[in-house]
Amino acid sequence: MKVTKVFTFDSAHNLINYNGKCENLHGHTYKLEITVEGKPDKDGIVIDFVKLKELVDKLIIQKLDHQYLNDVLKFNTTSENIVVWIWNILENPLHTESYQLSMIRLWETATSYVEYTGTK
Ligand SMILES: Nc1nc2c(c(=O)[nH]1)N=C([C@H](O)[C@H](O)COP(=O)(O)OP(=O)(O)OP(=O)(O)O)CN2
Ligand SMILES: [Zn+2]
Repeated sequence: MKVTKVFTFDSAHNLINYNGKCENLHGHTYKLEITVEGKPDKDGIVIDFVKLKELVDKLIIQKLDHQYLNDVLKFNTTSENIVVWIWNILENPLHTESYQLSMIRLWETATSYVEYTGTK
C-alpha cells in the first residue's frame, strides 16, 4: 500500500549551462510529493502522516523554503538533480522493516514535474 504526503516550498534559482529564460534568476512554488510503500500495521497505518510530515519538514523543507537553491545545493538545480538529492537524504530515514521510500514527485510548475523511484 502506498501513502503520500504533499508539501510546498518557495525557492529561487537559475539554471547553469542553459540557454533560455531559466538561466535568469526566477522563483517557483515547488510541490513535493513523498510516497512511502509498506504494509499497514495492526492499527491500519503504514506510516503516520504526522511522522512523515515532521521528517520531511525537518530534512528537506526547512533547508529549501525561501532559499536561493543555487547557494544551498551545490549543483545545477534542475528538478531532476533536486529529486535525487531529496531521495538520498530520505532513503535511510524512511526505510524500516515495514515500509520504505517508494517515489518522489517534484512539481516545478503547474505543468512540469519529475518523478523518481531510486533508479533511472
Ligand atoms: N528537464 C528540465 N527542464 C527544465 C527544467 C528542469 O528542472 N528540468 N527547469 C526549467 C526552468 O527552471 C523553468 O523554470 C521551468 O520551465 P517551464 O516548465 O518551461 O516553466 P513555464 O512557467 O514556462 O511553464 P508553462 O506552464 O509551460 O508556461 C526549464 N526546463
Ligand atoms: Zn525554474
